[in-house]
Amino acid sequence: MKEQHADPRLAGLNVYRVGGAVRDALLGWPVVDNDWVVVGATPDDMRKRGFKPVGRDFPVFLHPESAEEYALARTERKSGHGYAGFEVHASPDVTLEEDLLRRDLTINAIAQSRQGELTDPFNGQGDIEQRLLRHVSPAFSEDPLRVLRTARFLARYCLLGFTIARDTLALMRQVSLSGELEHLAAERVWVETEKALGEPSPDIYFTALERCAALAVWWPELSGQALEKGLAALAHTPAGSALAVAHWRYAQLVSPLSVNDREALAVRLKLPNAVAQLARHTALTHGMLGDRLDGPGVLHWLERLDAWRKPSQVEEQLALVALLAPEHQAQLERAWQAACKVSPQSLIAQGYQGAALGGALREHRGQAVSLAITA
Ligand SMILES: Nc1ccn([C@@H]2O[C@H](COP(=O)(O)OP(=O)(O)OP(=O)(O)O)[C@@H](O)[C@H]2O)c(=O)n1
Repeated sequence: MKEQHADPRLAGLNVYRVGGAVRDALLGWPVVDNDWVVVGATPDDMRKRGFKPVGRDFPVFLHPESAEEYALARTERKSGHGYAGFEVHASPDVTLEEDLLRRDLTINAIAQSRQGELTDPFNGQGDIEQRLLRHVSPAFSEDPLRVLRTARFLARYCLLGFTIARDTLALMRQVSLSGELEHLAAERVWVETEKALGEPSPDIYFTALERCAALAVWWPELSGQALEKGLAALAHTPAGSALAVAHWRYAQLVSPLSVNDREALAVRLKLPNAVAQLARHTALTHGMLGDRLDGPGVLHWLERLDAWRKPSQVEEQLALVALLAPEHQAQLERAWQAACKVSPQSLIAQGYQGAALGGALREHRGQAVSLAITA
């Protein structure tokens, strides 16, 4: 990590790089963004230096040029349930060590001065060497999201040999059984899960949550055989951006569930529409491929995909077919092309209109699909 160029805004300011950037640099993992903690300053000092305040709940500022986050050192104490239930104390007398003490995992509680010197009061470096995700203090349980974060970090780093420390897993279990996880906002649970689904070992997120009894709180539908099949399905996802892959993985994960269970999950997690829709379509594709391929089945699949109004939804599922059943890919592509050639205009020219036109379109498309499937 290089020292920043002499930046007049930082002159005389006691600043440390913290959290994920320090951890990932020590691990040799790509560093995405830097977070900084500022010790001994007031919000007014920061504003005078041109930093932009962004935190509603905490004193956090953005550097006007790099847009990196600079947070004033703070302590936190739980005072109620959920996200808002925190008493935050930020003042120039909060030390770096006190700020590190409020953090979740020892590997996330290492600070680095701009000269490169590390402050590591909880031996995060030792835990990096030992490949351990270990909580800093009992305050871990004050934010139940940390149960999900820890499972997510395991999904990211387990290929490097990381495990969750025994005491930390016990603490995660205690948080799950206490009922505190239920106070999390669905949106935060989804954001964490979406990130986990983009990690190298997304299945490990869910198995870690199962081991600490958290899965039953937010994902009760994922249990027994459904979970086993869903986790196995995670491995087969079309390529795309990290976000697209995460969404495909979600769709695959819930593909073995019943319609009711899949929809119950979508409602509980307040899933974005596009993700819930992809999950529905993916389940339809599994259903279609599970049966013997025939004209009526394929026509039904196309209709349920709203193929004529939203052809991209068919293209999307054809990418999945290419992975799940490459032997049927060409056949289904042909059926789809053939159905697209049936034009309402030619039927109108033949005198069809209204409901009769709808019926004739369906019949002609059915014939075209059947022909292509049996060809
Ligand atoms: N619930 C939380 C969220 C964050 N942190 C602390 O805030 C830092 C920054 O959090 P964030 O940016 O959310 O995550 P990163 O650790 O940087 O990880 P990622 O690579 O996923 O961004 C963490 O390292 C950790 O020290 C915490 O203790 N508890």
